Amino acid sequence: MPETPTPALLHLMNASKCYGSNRAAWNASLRVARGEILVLLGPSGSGKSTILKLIAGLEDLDDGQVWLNGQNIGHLPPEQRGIGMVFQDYALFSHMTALQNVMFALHRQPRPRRPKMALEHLAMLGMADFAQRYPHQLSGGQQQRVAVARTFASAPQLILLDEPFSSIDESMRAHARQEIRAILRQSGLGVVMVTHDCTEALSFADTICVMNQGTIIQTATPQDIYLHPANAFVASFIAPTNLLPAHIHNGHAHCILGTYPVAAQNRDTEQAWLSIRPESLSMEAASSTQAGPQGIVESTEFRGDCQFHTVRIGAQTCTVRSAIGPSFQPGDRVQVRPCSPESLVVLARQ
Ligand SMILES: Nc1ncnc2c1ncn2[C@@H]1O[C@H](COP(=O)(O)OP(=O)(O)OP(=O)(O)O)[C@@H](O)[C@H]1O
Repeated sequence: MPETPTPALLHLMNASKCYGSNRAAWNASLRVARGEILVLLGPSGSGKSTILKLIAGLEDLDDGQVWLNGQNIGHLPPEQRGIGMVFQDYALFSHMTALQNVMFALHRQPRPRRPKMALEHLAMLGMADFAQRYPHQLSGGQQQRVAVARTFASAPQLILLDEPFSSIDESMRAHARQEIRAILRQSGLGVVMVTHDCTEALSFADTICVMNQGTIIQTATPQDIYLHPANAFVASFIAPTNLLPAHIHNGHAHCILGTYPVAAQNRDTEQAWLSIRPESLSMEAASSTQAGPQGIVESTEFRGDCQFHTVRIGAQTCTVRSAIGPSFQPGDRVQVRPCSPESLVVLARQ
């Protein structure tokens, strides 16, 4: 029996796409509810844009299905799918004003109504005062808002965003992200966004799909991806982490930092990684009276709001993040320990 799609707004089922022998997307499934923002996150070449193109109809599926609002749309051309797309370069028509760009998306509306409707869409994005400007007379962030207004004007059920913040100055990016997120939220539409920027994904998404080599590795909330990564790739891709070889025995992990209790579901194994983030380690000057492994500070890095220390313990190194304060110097003897056992994540070692 074929799987019956549930009433998610978007349901991508077992989608695959190969270019020659290259599996750009492999057996990828995801769901997006109305009002949900899903972010596809992964390194360059992991298949994020391919997934977006398969949803939009800009590429044909080799295998799998795309359902939107309970309808199989896999065979429909892009313009009949009810999906709006905002590209990395915004793809505005350079010979048209902001207003004309938005009006272009209103071609199904009666001609006399189009200017007023277009202006309303621009106003929603705070761009009414810029209606008569051409794209080259607008900043990157302003062009992006016109592109989003134009996408809204096409009355889509789902919006796809391909690296929409990458052309915006770093100093403006966080602000632009917050604003566009609030507007997308208000719209109540489903959103799928592609990015390779982890901070962007963590702050923008309701749900993150982490991709690698054409495959979706983990789908979860930003908190879960960060705190409970599915494997060592996700753990280290989403944010810097220490991956320490460990073996698990009787509910305890044994590693270079010592022995710590771990959650009961972790079965005994000689072959595990212990993931622990730099901010979850604490460090103090070693004293001869303290038990436990000691290390030597190899290097320190000042980051303004914090500092990072690389510490060698036996044959391994780990990174410790600490608040600004008295700094350790290379060569100092220190003791490193996890701030709490909960901050240790046991991962399979393949
Ligand atoms: N039209 C194409 N022809 C051949 N190979 C392609 C084509 N489009 C993408 N690929 C290959 O498919 C794989 C996935 O590409 P895709 O653009 O989906 O990755 P991505 O995760 O979006 O990367 P980036 O973050 O760099 O944009 C890559 O190996 C890429 O080289």
